[in-house]
Amino acid sequence: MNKTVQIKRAIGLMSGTSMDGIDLAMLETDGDIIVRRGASSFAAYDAAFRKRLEAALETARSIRARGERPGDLAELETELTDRHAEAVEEFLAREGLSTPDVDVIGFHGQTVLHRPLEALTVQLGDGERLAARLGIDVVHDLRARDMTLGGQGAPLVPAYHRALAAGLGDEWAEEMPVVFVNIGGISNITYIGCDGELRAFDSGPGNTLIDQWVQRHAGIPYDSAGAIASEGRVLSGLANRYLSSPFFTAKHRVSLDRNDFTLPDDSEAGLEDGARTLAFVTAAAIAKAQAHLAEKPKLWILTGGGRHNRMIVEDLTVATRHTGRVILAEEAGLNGDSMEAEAWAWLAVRSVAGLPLTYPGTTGVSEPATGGVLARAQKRAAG
Ligand SMILES: Nc1ncnc2c1ncn2[C@@H]1O[C@H](COP(=O)(O)OP(=O)(O)OP(=O)(O)O)[C@@H](O)[C@H]1O
Ligand SMILES: CC(=O)N[C@H]1[C@@H]2OC[C@@H](O2)[C@@H](O)[C@@H]1O[C@H](C)C(=O)O
Repeated sequence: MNKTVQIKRAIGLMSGTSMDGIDLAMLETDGDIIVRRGASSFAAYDAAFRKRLEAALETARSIRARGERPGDLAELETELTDRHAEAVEEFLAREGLSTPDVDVIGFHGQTVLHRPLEALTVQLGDGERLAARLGIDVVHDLRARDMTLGGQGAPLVPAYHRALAAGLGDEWAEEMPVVFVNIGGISNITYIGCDGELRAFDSGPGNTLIDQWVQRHAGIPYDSAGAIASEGRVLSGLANRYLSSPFFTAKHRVSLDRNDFTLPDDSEAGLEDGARTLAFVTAAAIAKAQAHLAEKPKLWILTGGGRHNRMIVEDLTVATRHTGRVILAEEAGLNGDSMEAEAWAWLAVRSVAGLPLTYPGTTGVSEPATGGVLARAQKRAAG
């Protein structure tokens, strides 16, 4: 008997470690095949809200159990949730859609603490509140179950990368093995081998150090296109200090907290040299990931905001030039800005279907594991 394939329309909401805003994307999927990638949007956080999120990282340090909300974290969680609700409402209005057009929302929330060694990960975001306000089912807390089964709780997007790679078409088959590199606040990579092997891990800092550096020294949120970095030079002593961190020398990779790498001292570099060196470190850290892969990738597909920093792209291109080529997601017909939000939509549909989100090769979980918590919407108005 044929199993009926149920195609769902989902919205994914991602507020990542850069804390720059909410990425939103729509997706139609049966939880396996990506039937259609839909519209996407971005709702930026204002500087004051971003500051509050940054302060929340400090407040969250005292958390010992996932449900604790010390200081103003409960209030912040409510506001963050309401901002997500507004982002969805604006998106639906813009697209001429209404709540019954959406089956489920995948809600990441904001990571404020991530300690894999203690199996502790905390995302601010109230799934019940979001579901009640929007009248749409919401899947949230997608990382926690993985950790109870021995996983790192991150990264979660890799299974979606594999689904994207499967849909790329035959002309890409010759370019396997392929690696997706997400350069967000933190960078993570997904390796898909010729035999379909899936291997993924956080590769190191992404933009978060560069962002903090240019914020501190120039009062701007990020180094647009890497323009400031392009005026500087790589300080090799400083770069080597980052690249000899125990994170890189350890046998097994662990998933990163935003605060695991910290800024250089002000005395160590000027604005341009600091931005240049940190961009180099981001690219070199990604290239270093190859030591943990079965084969050298032939194709590197860059996603996430860091692909707009041309110094990072140039440095990675140079570091991998003998064995592979580096392209932006768009060159493969993909969307590098909305990919994580798309992934959260896809993962939500999988969660509802009880399908695995994580694998031994992605988070180190003991066996393929589903996850997520379903917050049901109030029953929609009858009739
Ligand atoms: N035009 C640009 N030039 C240079 N850098 C940019 C540009 N646009 C965005 N970025 C960088 O990308 C970052 C946002 O990237 P992205 O949205 O992929 O991160 P995130 O999803 O918050 O992080 P993560 O993937 O770690 O959760 C910004 O903070 C900035 O550093
Ligand atoms: C704990 C947490 O929120 N980790 C994020 C972070 O940002 C990038 C990297 O570190 C990745 O491990 C993860 O996000 C992506 C979306 C993931 O889970 O695939």
